[in-house]
Amino acid sequence: MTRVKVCGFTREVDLAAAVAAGVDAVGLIAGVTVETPREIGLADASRLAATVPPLVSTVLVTMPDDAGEARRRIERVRPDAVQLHGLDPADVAALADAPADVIAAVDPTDPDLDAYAGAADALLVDSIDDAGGGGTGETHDWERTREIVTSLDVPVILAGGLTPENVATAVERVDPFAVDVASGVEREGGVKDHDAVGRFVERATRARIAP
Ligand SMILES: O=C(O)c1ccccc1NCC(=O)[C@H](O)[C@H](O)COP(=O)(O)O
Repeated sequence: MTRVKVCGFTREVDLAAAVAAGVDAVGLIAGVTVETPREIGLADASRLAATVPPLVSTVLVTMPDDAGEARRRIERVRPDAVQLHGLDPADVAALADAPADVIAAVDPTDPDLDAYAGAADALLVDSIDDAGGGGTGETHDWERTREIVTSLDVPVILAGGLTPENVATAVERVDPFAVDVASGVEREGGVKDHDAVGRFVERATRARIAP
């Protein structure tokens, strides 16, 4: 079954609703160099992460300058995984012994995909904007992402422009390890629509993959 990560929580009530809806992972965005209504401080990320029950993974989404800064942020928030935007493959590899799984956020056209796949525990293939951030609400070429899923030996998380309306088709076409959504389940920036989160989880996990 396809796993589901919902990203960009700013409020405990939304986090609890997503857990009740059955998400596998929740993303907390802190320390990014782009403007986004989903950013919170590291202290709030740590506080919110502590409210998440066992068996649901917490993911710190961050844009550090280097591996050292990433490590300090991991130690501060103590997430189960860190999702890195903007670090090169060497810095990602330098975090192999960090006390968190490492997810590298990449654009499907990135020329260094092989190096990222060798350095990270998982790839988040996203519609990355010019500044290196996510949360664009834009889909990308799913055929290309399907090729990445079949050619690389690493779990691939599909992100970018997913919604309750298109997630089943995305899962059927790409067959990713997991799907990820931020803006597609919001009623306003940084505030989740609980019904939309529930529909997203239901449709992502019920989608049929062709044998
Ligand atoms: O969501 C953001 O605003 C964001 C900003 C900077 C770095 C990462 C960000 N999001 C990371 C995610 O994992 C999002 O869920 C992913 O980019 C998909 O976003 P969306 O297209 O809005 O579903």
